[in-house]
Amino acid sequence: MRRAAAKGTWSLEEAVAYNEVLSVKYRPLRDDANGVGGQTSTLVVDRQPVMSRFGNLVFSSSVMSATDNPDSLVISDDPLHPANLIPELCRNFYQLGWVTGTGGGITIRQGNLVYIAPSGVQKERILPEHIFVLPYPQPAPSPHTDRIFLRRPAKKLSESSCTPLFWNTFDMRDAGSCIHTHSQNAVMATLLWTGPTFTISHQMIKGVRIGGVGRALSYLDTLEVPIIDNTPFEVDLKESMAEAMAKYPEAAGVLVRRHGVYVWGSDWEKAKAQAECLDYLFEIAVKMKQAGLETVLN
Ligand SMILES: CSCCC(=O)C(=O)COP(=O)(O)O
Ligand SMILES: [Zn+2]
Repeated sequence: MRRAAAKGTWSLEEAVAYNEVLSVKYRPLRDDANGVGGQTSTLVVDRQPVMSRFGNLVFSSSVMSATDNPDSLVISDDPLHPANLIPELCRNFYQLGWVTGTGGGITIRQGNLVYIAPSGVQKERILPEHIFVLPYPQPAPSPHTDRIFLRRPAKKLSESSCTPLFWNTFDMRDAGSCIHTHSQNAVMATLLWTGPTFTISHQMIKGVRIGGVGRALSYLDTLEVPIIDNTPFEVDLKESMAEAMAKYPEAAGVLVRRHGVYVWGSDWEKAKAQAECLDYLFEIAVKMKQAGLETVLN
């Protein structure tokens, strides 16, 4: 099967072969005002149901009409539209010190659409037009697989390198949102908890949900967050993160040693609330440990 040269760009033939798509149109994105772009492209699904061998991938008519103009997937007056929310939330996270230096961010999945920010950009300056939109489900993105996009920015940008890790939370927890931070509280917790998990009890853990998407924990529960080892490249964390999620099904997040944390929820509000609760707990636990206090009571 022939692969198109650009990453994530599919020839019509291979898109049909790979997805067993009934009918597709293959359309280059229009150039942006600066003449950048045009080298990327969007797979446009025709107005027919699309069967995927990875499950029943059936696009609604609204999605299909949106793909007539892919930019309409990210342009909305609604402040709660994911393409507006992601830039706003990234600005807030930047103020918290969670996404400084271009790393970290948030993804939002609504139904069969996944919204993802670009990689390696100043996250506090993202605009809606910079947002990528991918169909869900699709084969879990990894460093070794191409991705299918419904909409790519005209500007030459790459989707977040956290995409394969975000996908873990969609596939394994049915998450509607995942947040990745480089919070110093999370990093300090991974340095002071040298074993496979971070633990704390009898604290304000009621905002944290079992598995990130289940019932809320109680004051008497012990919160346990697995810690995986860092790798030089974000994408290479995909397998160890998935293993930790399988081993600790009740965990609402995964810490990455000397790096940060991934936290998810059934929607962006719950993911954000849990990221805030966990960050609070990492911070106070670090202070307790430094003061010689136990963080888990029997
Ligand atoms: C300076 S960040 C290094 C890579 C990283 O940890 C990260 O979170 C990258 O995220 P991005 O969305 O910018 O690919
Ligand atoms: Zn990171």
